[in-house]
Amino acid sequence: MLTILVTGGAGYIGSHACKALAAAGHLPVTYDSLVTGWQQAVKFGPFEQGDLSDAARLDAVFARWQPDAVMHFAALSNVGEATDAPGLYWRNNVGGSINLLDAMVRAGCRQIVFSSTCATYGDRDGVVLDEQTGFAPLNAYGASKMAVEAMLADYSRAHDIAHVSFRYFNVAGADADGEIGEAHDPETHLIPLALQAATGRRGALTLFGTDYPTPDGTCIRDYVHVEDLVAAHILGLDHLARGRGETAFNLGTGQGFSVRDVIGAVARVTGMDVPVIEGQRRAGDAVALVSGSSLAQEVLGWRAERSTLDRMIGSAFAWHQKGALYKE
Ligand SMILES: NC(=O)c1ccc[n+]([C@@H]2O[C@H](COP(=O)([O-])OP(=O)(O)OC[C@H]3O[C@@H](n4cnc5c(N)ncnc54)[C@H](O)[C@@H]3O)[C@@H](O)[C@H]2O)c1
Ligand SMILES: O=c1ccn([C@@H]2O[C@H](COP(=O)(O)OP(=O)(O)O[C@H]3O[C@H](CO)[C@@H](O)[C@H](O)[C@H]3O)[C@@H](O)[C@H]2O)c(=O)[nH]1
Repeated sequence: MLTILVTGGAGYIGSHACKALAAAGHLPVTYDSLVTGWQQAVKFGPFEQGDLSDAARLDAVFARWQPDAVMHFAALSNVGEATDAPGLYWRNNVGGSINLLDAMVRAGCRQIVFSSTCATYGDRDGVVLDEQTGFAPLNAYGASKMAVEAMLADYSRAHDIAHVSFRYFNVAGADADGEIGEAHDPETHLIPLALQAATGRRGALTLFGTDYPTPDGTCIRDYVHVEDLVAAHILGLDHLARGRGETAFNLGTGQGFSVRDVIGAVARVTGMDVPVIEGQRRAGDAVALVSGSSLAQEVLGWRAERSTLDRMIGSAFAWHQKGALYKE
């Protein structure tokens, strides 16, 4: 059994990672400030409330639990907010990661799995997005993740920190048992917003741009089920334990769906209409982001087994129908 410090374990993806870690026989210790997370989502291991900015608190938590490795999900990740307030993103995501890595060095913890993003690639008009694609982030959120990837390489050379960065495409869906799910407040992601519009929890969904150079005029994304995503993280721990090798992997299916495709699938899966309004483009959106890599499959043996649109939307819908957004 390994003890894994899970930063951001009270958030959407981190809570699913904690469940998967516990199921694999490990002890997930959540370190989270609750800035966007939920204490009710911490169900699968101990909770240590704290902020990445608090070096003394980090030292105390490393001393108490002596983790074998860190899974680092804690970050701010709202692209619109990052565009308006870049300092917040550099301070929290980059400054927080410096503190975390320094605490790891002090504690002698030498393995980390990091949540990166395809937003590091920027807008690449037809270029196949694989791990060799250069970084060209469109916003401070993507730039902050790019910076942490560079930081990991430097800490690895200087302090022998083994690291893996997973560049997620669009994460969707919820725990098959309905115990945990996506609960961002405010919500900005397409699938939960479309579900809220279909069920009358909010008004019509605005389509952010219908004049993109794509077959139906809306942006294209590659959606990956959160349970598949966290399964890759468990494989990432094994990869680190085996030694070095590749340090960055895309996590996507390689299949792109337009915003209109997703809305059609939400209507089909729920049997409900999704009211929509055609609106303006959203600043910072790339036209198309689809993974062009099978490296995670080749090296880690990862397969995106659950990542059909119907399964992602179906599990997210079940979670929404429970009204289970961690509200009191
Ligand atoms: N959701 C996606 O589609 C997606 C795609 C690509 C990458 N990611 C990355 O995955 C990770 C998790 O995303 P999520 O969707 O679960 O977000 P989330 O907001 O649900 O979870 C993030 C968690 O980190 C915590 N946190 C943030 N800053 C902190 C700090 N300074 N100290 C301590 N805790 C802090 C929050 O309270 C929250 O619980 C993030 O790093 C995000 O950038 C997400
Ligand atoms: O009300 C809405 C919300 C979204 N969209 C569109 O739907 C697509 C998907 O948007 P969203 O669900 O917000 O995801 P992304 O902006 O693609 O960003 C997500 O996926 C990135 C990786 O692609 C991560 O890095 C980010 O953290 C995560 O927010 C985009 O074309 C949006 O313009 C709409 O048309 N209307």
